[in-house]
Amino acid sequence: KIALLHGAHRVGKRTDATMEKWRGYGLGQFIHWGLYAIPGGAWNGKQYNGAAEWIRSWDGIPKSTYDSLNYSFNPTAFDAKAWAKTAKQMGARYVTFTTKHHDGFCLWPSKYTKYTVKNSPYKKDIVKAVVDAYDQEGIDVILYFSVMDWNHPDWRYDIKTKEDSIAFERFKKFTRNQLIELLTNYPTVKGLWFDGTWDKSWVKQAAFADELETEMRRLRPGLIIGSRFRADENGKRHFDSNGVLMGDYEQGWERKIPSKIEDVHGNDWDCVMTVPENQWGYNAAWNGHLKTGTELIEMTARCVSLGGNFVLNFGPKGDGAIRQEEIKLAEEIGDWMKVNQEAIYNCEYAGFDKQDWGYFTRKTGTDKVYMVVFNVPLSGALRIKTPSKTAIKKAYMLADAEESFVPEEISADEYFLHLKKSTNSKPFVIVLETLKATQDNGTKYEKAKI
Ligand SMILES: COc1ccc([C@@H]2N[C@@H](C)[C@@H](O)[C@H]2O)cc1
Repeated sequence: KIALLHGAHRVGKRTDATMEKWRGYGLGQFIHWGLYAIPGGAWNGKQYNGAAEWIRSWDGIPKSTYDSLNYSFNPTAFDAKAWAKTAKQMGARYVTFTTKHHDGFCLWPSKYTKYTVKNSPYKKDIVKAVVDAYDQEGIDVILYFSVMDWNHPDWRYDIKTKEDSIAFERFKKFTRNQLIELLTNYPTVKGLWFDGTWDKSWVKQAAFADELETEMRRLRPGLIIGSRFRADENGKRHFDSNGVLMGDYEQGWERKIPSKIEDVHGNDWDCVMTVPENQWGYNAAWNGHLKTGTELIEMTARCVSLGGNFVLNFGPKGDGAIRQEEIKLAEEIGDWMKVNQEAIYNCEYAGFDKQDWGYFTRKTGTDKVYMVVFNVPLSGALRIKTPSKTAIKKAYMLADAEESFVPEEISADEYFLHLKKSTNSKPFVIVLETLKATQDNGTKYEKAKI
């Protein structure tokens, strides 16, 4: 083990109630909204294909013209209550909202910079409107914050000169001020989702970031902070020099999902996902593959089956309205969740071998296991391999408990559930009530008599 002052301060998962609630969310919403939604991926009539929230950094975009977009920010269709209703009916249990993205424009009236919504035609505090609206819907709020700030004169990509270091000291103070301000203005938020923390300038701030994280946790006991906030004194990010996760959950799963339980190293994690291949902020011309509702439902089940949460991104338009494609996806996912949410909420890795037909989830703290089925085999037989000393007491459709199954034992701890010639066009869930052998008195494990 390497002696570290600013590595991980805890090994393994948090066990407090706030984190246990986070662990059980299952499905979340990400919202990327800011000045970049005004151009929506286009500039002077030319549509670009990069991620639209990065448009300021693209060649040919006059940065000062982009920066003055705050004078035309007036989202007349913005309605945080409508956003929160959409999220509620989709079944999202938390939302991660961009307070400030890399362009530095603050959607709250920060006292520490002029570059905020206060100095726009809109004027009002958007972060407050979002926090209040989602609180009212019972959806927990996590605030996204980009440390990298292209607008701030003291931001540096690296610290090379004395001048850099003097400027960056000012920037560190500014960053701390804004984070304390956010936690003070919006005391109900449950966590912070950091981004823009890969540049050398910030990676060199192990002690400062560690102390700031400690200060934020002291200000807001229970605050949830992911692994992307800080680096250890050797510049290691996410996992410290001893390979231990820093922060409360792994934030590395951006537009990708673990494929097996070993990939998550026993940590909490969430996957944040875009509908197109790579667009977070509004891009008017979505192109390439747009994920369908069924694909997104499968990603949700896959994340929960591996002990994580799935967070789907929405990129509202410059006027504040959510685009129709996203509304439709939210409705499709919501319709499925209304019937099947029991297999997603407060569920975790079930410990069953993965099968081709779909995913196992387990209701946390119980012996109730769910089979979330996406691929019905031509044989109509769903294979189950139970963990050792586990028997199946009952098996039935979640949507209709009358429709039950008698598992056919095909070998030791291996069964088939035979589906009726079903015309399922949507993913469905089968409930397995299981039984762990309570004691093995040295003889061969007696299959639980059912
Ligand atoms: C260097 O590559 C990236 C890719 C995406 C990001 C940002 N993280 C996502 C959550 C979005 O905010 C995207 O702009 C930052 C750097």
